[in-house]
Amino acid sequence: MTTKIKICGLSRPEEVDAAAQAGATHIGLMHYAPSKRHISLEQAAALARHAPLSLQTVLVMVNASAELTGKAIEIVRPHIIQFHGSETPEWLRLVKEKTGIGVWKALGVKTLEVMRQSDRYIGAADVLLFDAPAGDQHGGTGTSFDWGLLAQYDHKIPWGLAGGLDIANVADAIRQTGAPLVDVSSGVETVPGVKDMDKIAAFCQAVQQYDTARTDS
Ligand SMILES: O=C(O)c1ccccc1NCC(=O)[C@H](O)[C@H](O)COP(=O)(O)O
Repeated sequence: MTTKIKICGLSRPEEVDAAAQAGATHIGLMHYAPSKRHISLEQAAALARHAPLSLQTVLVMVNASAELTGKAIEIVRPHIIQFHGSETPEWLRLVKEKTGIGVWKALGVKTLEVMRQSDRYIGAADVLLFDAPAGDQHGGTGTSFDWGLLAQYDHKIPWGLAGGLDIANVADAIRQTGAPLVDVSSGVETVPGVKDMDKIAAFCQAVQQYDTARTDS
């Protein structure tokens, strides 16, 4: 099985190129003013246009108004929108119905109960992204959570793993959880908001080497 890889919080064309060359499948573009990775809708649109066809573009927003969400989708034209706040299944269904684009929901995981409650997104989210609980920051904190909660869960929606992943732990994270998609931001940065091209390459290589070893065994 080939693990999908999302590199999140990109802000420069050379970061997009590095993600594509390394074999990432998705790039995340943050439009959320309090984030250190926030970029304008115009910057996000330029990066989305720059991205080769091999990359799916994911616009990340947090509790945005209907007006801003509509405007953002119109300007950026992403393949997918990732909601990273307290957006409801009803809201996701509405966005899907109105725009037809892919809709992901991120959830901060503290307990198995959060995993169980994630079932309310059945028929609403195309993918659930399980991330570390991040309080007011919502995401991109570089911290991980108890992966055992994912391994114990009978997933009913396609899903991905985020939160504190890096070059050293990503293979183990996939082994422990069986994640079909991994998402990284802090783990491939020099400082918050600035991606490191070598780290992007090494992260993707760590995932690909794990996939190859798993196939061969
Ligand atoms: O990255 C941010 O600054 C951010 C802020 C608010 C909401 C979401 C945010 N990031 C979304 C992502 O998908 C991150 O990749 C994910 O939270 C994992 O981040 P990290 O632990 O830094 O790898």
